[in-house]
Amino acid sequence: MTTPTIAKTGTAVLEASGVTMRFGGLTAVRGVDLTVGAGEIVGLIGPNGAGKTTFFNCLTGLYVPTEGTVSYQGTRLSRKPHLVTQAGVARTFQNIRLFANMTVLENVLVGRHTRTKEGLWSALLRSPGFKKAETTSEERAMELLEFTGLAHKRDHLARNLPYGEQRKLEIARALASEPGLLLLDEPTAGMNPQETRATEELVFAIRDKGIAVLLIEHDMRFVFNLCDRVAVLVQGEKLVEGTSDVVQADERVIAAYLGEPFEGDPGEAEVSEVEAAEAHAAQAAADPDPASTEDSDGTEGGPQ
Ligand SMILES: Nc1ncnc2c1ncn2[C@@H]1O[C@H](COP(=O)(O)OP(=O)(O)OP(=O)(O)O)[C@@H](O)[C@H]1O
Repeated sequence: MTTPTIAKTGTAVLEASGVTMRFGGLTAVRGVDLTVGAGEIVGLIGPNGAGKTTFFNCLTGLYVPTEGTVSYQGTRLSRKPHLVTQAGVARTFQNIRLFANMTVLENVLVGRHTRTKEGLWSALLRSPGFKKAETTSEERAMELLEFTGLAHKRDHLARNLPYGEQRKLEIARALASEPGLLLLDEPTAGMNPQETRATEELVFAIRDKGIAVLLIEHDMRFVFNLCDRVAVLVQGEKLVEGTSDVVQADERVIAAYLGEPFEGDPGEAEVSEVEAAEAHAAQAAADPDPASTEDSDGTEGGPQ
């Protein structure tokens, strides 16, 4: 197995060690070690059912791993999701989880709640402290909407946004908790090629703000363009980890996942992007309520 490296500063933000998750007789994740360094964008790829989302759930307290430890900035993470968020780890979901009947701004304000100290009584009495906190939160939320290009939609209901903007809003809401590490679960699923490119820029901009990023993605062009390091999960185990160049050339990855060597050739890119856009359009048409708050964790297609 390739030795993990921390590309940017050498400081570990996230350290997962020996993470195993069993569901009855099924071992979905087996002994996975993964480190994300400060300033890094790390990709997690692998076939459908490889255990990627289960691993994310183990990192964020949705699942308690059967074995293993997860630390953020040197401290063991809680097993309660809201405490994980409070510690500085935010995430988005494979199947968008917005408050469909709330406005864009309100969705981001909800994401601020782990950073506001004012309690229920303060809110009910509308104390000076509460009003100040409310103004600060709204200013911060608007900054994030500017950052993600959604400021002009602040008063729209989340459910009325196009699919790509719903994904951006999920990112804005995650950023509202002021994380040091952002986990993105298939951030480009359902996006057209232009939206995918814009998301790539957005992820770079997030990293430039000093937030480390760990992402699950099936779009190989996106992953290999963006990531400093990529880990490949197959049947719950980490098969390979390394730079994009190392991973895309690895025979085991080609055999187990890519099927054929990844081609960065722009001519082929046009074809695959058109195909991807058609597939995404079909997927969006099949989903009448993309702002659903349920997490069915349906699966995406193979690598694009
Ligand atoms: N709550 C659960 N109970 C039982 N089995 C589960 C549960 N969650 C996931 N699994 C199983 O664990 C395995 C890994 O699933 P997971 O969703 O983590 O894969 P994935 O790599 O994220 O797949 P995809 O790319 O399709 O999203 C699958 O066999 C799945 O059916």
